[in-house]
Amino acid sequence: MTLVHFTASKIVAEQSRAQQQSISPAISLIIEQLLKPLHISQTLAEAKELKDLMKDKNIDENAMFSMLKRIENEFGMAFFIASESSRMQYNSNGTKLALIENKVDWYFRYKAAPNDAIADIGQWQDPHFYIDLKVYDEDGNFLGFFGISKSLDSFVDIFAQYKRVYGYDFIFVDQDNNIALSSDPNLIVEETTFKTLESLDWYKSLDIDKLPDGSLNNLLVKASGVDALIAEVKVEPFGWTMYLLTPLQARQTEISRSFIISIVTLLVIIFALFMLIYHLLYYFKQDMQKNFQTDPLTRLPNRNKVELRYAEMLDKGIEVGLVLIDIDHFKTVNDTHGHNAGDNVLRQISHMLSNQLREGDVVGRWGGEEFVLLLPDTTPEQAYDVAQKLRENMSNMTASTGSLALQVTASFGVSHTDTHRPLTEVVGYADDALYQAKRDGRNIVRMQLPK
Ligand SMILES: Nc1nc2c(ncn2[C@@H]2O[C@H](COP(=O)(O)OP(=O)(O)OP(=O)(O)O)[C@@H](O)[C@H]2O)c(=O)[nH]1
Repeated sequence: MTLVHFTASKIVAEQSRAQQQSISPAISLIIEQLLKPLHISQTLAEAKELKDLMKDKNIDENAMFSMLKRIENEFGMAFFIASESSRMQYNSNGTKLALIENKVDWYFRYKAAPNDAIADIGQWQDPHFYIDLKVYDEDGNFLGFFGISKSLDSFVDIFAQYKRVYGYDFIFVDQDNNIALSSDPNLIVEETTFKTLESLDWYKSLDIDKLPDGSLNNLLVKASGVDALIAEVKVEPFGWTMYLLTPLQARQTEISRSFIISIVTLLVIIFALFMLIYHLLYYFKQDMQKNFQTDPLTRLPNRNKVELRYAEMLDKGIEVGLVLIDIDHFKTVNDTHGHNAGDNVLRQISHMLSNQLREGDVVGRWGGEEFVLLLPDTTPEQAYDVAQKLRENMSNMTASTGSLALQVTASFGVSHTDTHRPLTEVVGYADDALYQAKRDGRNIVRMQLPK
């Protein structure tokens, strides 16, 4: 469940990110290429210097040109003034054009239009995007137009760059659905004829009447043979609309990639968790097993472990010498010096026994003050000798506890097996021998072999 939820949230987040990613650069493009020039020209159109020049009955053309040149240099855009008084258009590149009725259509059409700001495509030999702003004097008398012009070619270049980087197409249409600007050079105005939104195949394929609010936002269309998602953005100041067509494949690939990354990440996390739990359990089990098979006081193998080791030796088919060791009068040690002193003695004897034996021999705590030795590949005689040597060592050692140095001895019972006998049987013979050693006076080795 968590996995599904995590993956689904990731996809939704990724989809929103992709949507955002395609819209954000388009918004910056509108701001940078259309709204910024509009705001600059609107501010300049209110300048007193401009109004004074345009108000003059005898237009000072030199002053006009020098002002236009100056602002062109300052803002990096081409400006123009269309003067009502001289019926002449002055361009910042130093050219001028007579505004003659029936010849220069736009001037008279827009002068009669009710709105004060118009975005337009014109000059058919070399199409330009224009922002035309009406200029009035303080008394509201019409003085002409001021505005900017941008070559459509420059837009095509900028759109091509956006398309290269983000992979989508732009189409800007005016109120009449005439395509004013587009990233597709084939859709840009030719001669004086605009292409319209209605002439585009993908638009024709839509059932416009059935759209809830007439908006094309989030519709899927097939444009130039590719599935594309439409985003619709209104460019209010011009009454234009921008359509952004994002090829779906690129987004699908991006979403699929993110999906795969999520799944792989999850699998890695699950695998890592599994490994962690597995290792923890393994070490826990090892530790438990070790504790389970170790005598806590002496850290020697306990009876369970000794039984396992005995079974291993028998499986190898080897003869085994077995020695039971019982400390003599240990009760007296406890009774005289205390239980802790007794524990210390047990630990030191364990230590001595472990140090004396060969690698492969086993020394274990059989119980109480009793120890057991398993001596693999050892004849009865050899086992007897080992027991004698240990008995001597023990009687010579002093076990220290606190400030005391205690002398202890032990009795030894030796046995042996060269066949598959149960441990209890072999221990039984050794126990009998040990009992004999105790009876014979202690600090003695006795041996009893299976019949
Ligand atoms: N301190 C200590 N004493 C233990 C431990 N296990 C057993 N003992 C003691 O070892 C003593 C064994 O006493 P007995 O079985 O009477 O034998 P013994 O005194 O050694 O006499 P013999 O074996 O006959 O020489 C008892 O007092 C037990 O309490 C232990 O882990 N620590």
